[in-house]
Amino acid sequence: MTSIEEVAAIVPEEFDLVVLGSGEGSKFLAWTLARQGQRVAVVEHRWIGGSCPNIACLPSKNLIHSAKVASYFARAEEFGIEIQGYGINMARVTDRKRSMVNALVDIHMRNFENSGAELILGHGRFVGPRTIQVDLQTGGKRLLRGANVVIGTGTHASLDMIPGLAAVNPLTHIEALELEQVPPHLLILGGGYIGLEFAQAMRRLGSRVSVVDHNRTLLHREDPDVTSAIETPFREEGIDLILDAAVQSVTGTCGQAVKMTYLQDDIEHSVDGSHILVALGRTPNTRDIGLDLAGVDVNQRGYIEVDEHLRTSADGVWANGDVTGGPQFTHVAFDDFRILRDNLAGGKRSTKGRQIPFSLFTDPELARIGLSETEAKARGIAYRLFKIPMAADLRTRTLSETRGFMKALVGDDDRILGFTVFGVSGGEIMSAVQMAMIGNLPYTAIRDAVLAHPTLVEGLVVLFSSTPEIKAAP
Ligand SMILES: Cc1cc2nc3c(=O)[nH]c(=O)nc-3n(C[C@H](O)[C@H](O)[C@H](O)COP(=O)(O)OP(=O)(O)OC[C@H]3O[C@@H](n4cnc5c(N)ncnc54)[C@H](O)[C@@H]3O)c2cc1C
Ligand SMILES: NC(=O)c1ccc[n+]([C@@H]2O[C@H](COP(=O)([O-])OP(=O)(O)OC[C@H]3O[C@@H](n4cnc5c(N)ncnc54)[C@H](O)[C@@H]3O)[C@@H](O)[C@H]2O)c1
Repeated sequence: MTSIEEVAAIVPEEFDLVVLGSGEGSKFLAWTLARQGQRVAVVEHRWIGGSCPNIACLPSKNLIHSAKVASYFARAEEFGIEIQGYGINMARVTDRKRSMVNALVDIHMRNFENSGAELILGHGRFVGPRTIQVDLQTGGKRLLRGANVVIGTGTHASLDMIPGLAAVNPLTHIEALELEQVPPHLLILGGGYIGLEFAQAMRRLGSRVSVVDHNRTLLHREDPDVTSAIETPFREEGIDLILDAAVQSVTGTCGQAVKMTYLQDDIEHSVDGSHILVALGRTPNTRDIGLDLAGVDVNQRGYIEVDEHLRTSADGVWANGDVTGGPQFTHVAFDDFRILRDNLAGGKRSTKGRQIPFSLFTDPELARIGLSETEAKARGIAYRLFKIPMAADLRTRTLSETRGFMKALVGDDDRILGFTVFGVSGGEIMSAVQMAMIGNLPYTAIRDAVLAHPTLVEGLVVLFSSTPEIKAAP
């Protein structure tokens, strides 16, 4: 490793913008400013374009879709299709994912070339204010100084302090997306976003799956009707849900045999599996990147402290995406890009008040924009509750996908305060409501619209034509 004295002797290369990490917000910022003629460098040590296209959103949804196709094969008879059995070729499933990822990386490489932003492959860390040293993948070092520097180093899977967990060498989402064989029995530690999406996909591809979570319900922050509804398809598909479990230890070797011991109501139990996947939340990539040398403060959890304009504590240093400790979604990181683009040009764009939707890609999907009932009650907000089963949306019957419900909270002024859907293509339906909310439309505009029949979004007419329940402020 180069000493601080040796680094100080190298004259830094000057850039208008240096970006650490090539994730969602970072890459769009780099391409945009480089196209405007600025001198821009992006330092990336592993995933060109960040987690989303390589190891997170897009590859996981690719896997989930293969699993959906498998679920149709399992249901072939129901649709009147006669098949002579079917098999899963996990290596081919993973190959399809790899082809998609490779094509996405090629697109990223072209964007770097065409925009003029320089992509520097290597590990970067601060060695002084606005100054980053890169240990190049090809060997050697470069020293870069930016008039502005943006940090977007993202997060990695948390291992937690569970005795024995690290020693069994568990899968994270990265390895789980590279499997070439279906795990005979996959234990999943954590029943949040990653745990649930993988649980259902791997079950449909043929694994026995057990999900272990320390909360009493899955997705415990959601409304009770949501948390209880989401368990049903999991249990129906034969996934073991081990909830309210205090994990004590993990032993064995992932890929061969693992055993997890846990307490439920103070009684010790254990579950055996062949593999274990950790999905316990995320840890920020802020250790050992010299943030102290750059004057960048982190909070107790290690996330970079930023103000509403995405400024860090150091002059000329900004941060974006997961590493800032905000909601960890690609669409949030993309909005961070827009904020940074405008603020680096002298603007005052803020993260405050932005409405963040989510869509969980289980089947059925769970999606929400705006207030849940739990949040409305906690904030003392009165609302009218419109709620229908998905079966009332006639398109679901043509698809034989009638599970779930949708509900909307509407305020005194007829504006939509929140919308939750647990149903087929829920994310797409939620986005339609989100657009109405962005346009500040009253719910009656959707109720009275002529929407094409039979589309899933047409179900919103049914929803808003139903009789609401009045929920007074507590
Ligand atoms: C399995 C999974 C599925 C997900 N699915 C969804 C989804 O469906 N929808 C959604 O909105 N979100 C999803 N997310 C969350 C989403 O992936 C993140 O919110 C998003 O990728 C964050 O972008 P980022 O730029 O902050 O970080 P990242 O995309 O992680 O980018 C950080 C980059 O910095 C690089 N880096 C880190 N340290 C250094 C260093 N010192 N030197 C050089 N390079 C460095 C990393 O290699 C990485 O490429 C998912 C996450 C996971 C794990
Ligand atoms: N569709 C999407 O948008 C999508 C998909 C995947 C991931 N993501 C993003 O990635 C983030 C990380 O996902 P994740 O699933 O790792 O985290 P998460 O926070 O969604 O879920 C973690 C789960 O682990 C449980 N848990 C934590 N510690 C535990 C312990 N010691 N024992 C038992 N259970 C424990 C929690 O109760 C929680 O249910 C998400 O918060 C989300 O922002 C988004």
